[in-house]
Amino acid sequence: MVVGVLALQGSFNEHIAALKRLGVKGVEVRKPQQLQNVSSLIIPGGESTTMAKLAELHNLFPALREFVQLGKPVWGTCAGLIFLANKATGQKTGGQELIGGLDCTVHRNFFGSQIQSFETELPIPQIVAKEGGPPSFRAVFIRAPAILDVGPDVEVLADIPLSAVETISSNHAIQKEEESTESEKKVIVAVKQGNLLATAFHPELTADTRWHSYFLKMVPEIGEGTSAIVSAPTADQSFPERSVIDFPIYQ
Ligand SMILES: NC(=O)CC[C@H](N)C(=O)O
Repeated sequence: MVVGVLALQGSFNEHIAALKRLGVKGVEVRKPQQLQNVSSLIIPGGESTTMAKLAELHNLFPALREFVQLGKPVWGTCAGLIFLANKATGQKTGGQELIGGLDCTVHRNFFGSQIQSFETELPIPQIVAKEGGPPSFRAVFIRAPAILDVGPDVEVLADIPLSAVETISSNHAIQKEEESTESEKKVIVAVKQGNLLATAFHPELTADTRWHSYFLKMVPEIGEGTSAIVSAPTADQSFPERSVIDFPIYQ
């Protein structure tokens, strides 16, 4: 059983390493024909405009869209979420090509620029129900997008109150908060729609493999009953103490 990881740019090695910790082989996908050798796909974080250009160059978009439409499990993290969204705002002039399929509108760089990247504890009740472990997940947001609206078939797995985001006042998030009359304005940061999973943050950059385990359970050959997948961190396997400034810079 192998899981494909789109390896055009970004944190594909980190996803492959997380899969390995769960005893699953991740293979790099760069060409359309390589999608025929995998039954599921992870689209990593990185820079979605660069990834889109490389995907165009390799003529990957038709094969990626077919993969999604055939109902094969696909998980997009951060830039990967942007790739999967039906609609993206905050794009560069001229826009960028998307795979689509995920019925939502995503706003690129919602929380601000690279220096406004942050980490936060995110409650994840649906993931805990399946995977166990602590009630929240240490989520790493790097120039992250946020989901502004979702269609009726989309299940929201995590959202974040904007008050939890201690960033620079000029950024979009804080402006939106000021405009809001509600005291606890939230944006969506993780969703599931059928075969599609998407997170605005980077589970592959933590020691907690519950999101990978959750995704693997969406893969038919692995499925719900796989006991080989042990995911929740134990006390002595806690999150590495590092700051977002240690993470790679995605332009
Ligand atoms: N960490 C990330 O994947 C950042 C995504 C990036 N801001 C983009 O638009 O593509």
